[in-house]
Amino acid sequence: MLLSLLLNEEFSLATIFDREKEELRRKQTMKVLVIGLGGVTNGGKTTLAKKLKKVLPNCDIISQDDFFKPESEVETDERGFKLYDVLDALYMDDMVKSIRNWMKNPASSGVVTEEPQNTCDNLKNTVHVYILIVEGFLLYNYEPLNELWNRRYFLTLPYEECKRRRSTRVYQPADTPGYFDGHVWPMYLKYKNELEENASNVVYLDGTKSQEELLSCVYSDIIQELKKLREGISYIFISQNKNQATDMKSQGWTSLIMIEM
Ligand SMILES: Nc1ncnc2c1ncn2[C@@H]1O[C@H](COP(=O)(O)OP(=O)(O)O)[C@@H](O)[C@H]1O
Ligand SMILES: O=C(O)c1ccc[n+]([C@@H]2O[C@H](COP(=O)([O-])O)[C@@H](O)[C@H]2O)c1
Repeated sequence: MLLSLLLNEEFSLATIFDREKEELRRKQTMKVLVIGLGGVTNGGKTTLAKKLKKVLPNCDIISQDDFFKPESEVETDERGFKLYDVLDALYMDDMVKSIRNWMKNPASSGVVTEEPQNTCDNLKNTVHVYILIVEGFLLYNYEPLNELWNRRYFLTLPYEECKRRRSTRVYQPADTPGYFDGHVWPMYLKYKNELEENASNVVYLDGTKSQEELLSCVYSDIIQELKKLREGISYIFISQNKNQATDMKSQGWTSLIMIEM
């Protein structure tokens, strides 16, 4: 089969190598940064994510709120409270799939391609970095997600401020009397304790700070992450010609693959 493909003029070796080269180049020049923006209900996650999207290049948002199960599938406890603030109330597997799909093909998500950031002068080899912000109140207590984060933030609020903000918001279904104290806040404390015990590399943010201050702090931090990502990029050049390959190395390509034919 392979032999017949190779003998067929339309599938010449050159064509196959061209495709391989293009695919390799595409992978080499596309990087993704997955940012978790977790934290307490009404901590300002959605607000901050939307502001970041406006100022960061090639940025998309996935919201955990879009993965809540319908009311009929959410359990009710003996007090009559719908148990929305637990992992079981969410389609977490679907959320992981959405993130992984985005990671496989971020360029298809409709974001505009940024200006070339890292160009090897003679070859105009552009590195595209795509950023995904995942925002939600229960991000870090679900193991399959934990290997995906490049950076994690966690917004906190004191009890009084959280209760005040929550009381101004209408969910569907609306909070019933005693719901915040009886379910929402205790679940928040439980998951936050779990996180503090298990994870060290989380950046905690004080949600009572102004929106501008929070934006500026997280923005600068992400820019640092982008720099690190770009500095780690290497270049592979595939050639059949030794002299040409040596020349390419002197132009900044860090790896060479020689093909003998
Ligand atoms: N830094 C902030 N300071 C004061 N209020 C804020 C701040 N960020 C967001 N808010 C307000 O808090 C409420 C909840 O914000 P939202 O972004 O929807 O929170 P979350 O997505 O964490 O539930 C909204 O009324 C929003 O305007
Ligand atoms: O979106 C829903 O279907 C939904 C229905 C009922 C309640 N919620 C609440 O949504 C909260 C999490 O979202 P957020 O934006 O407040 O972080 C959580 O505390 C739930 O109690 C969400």
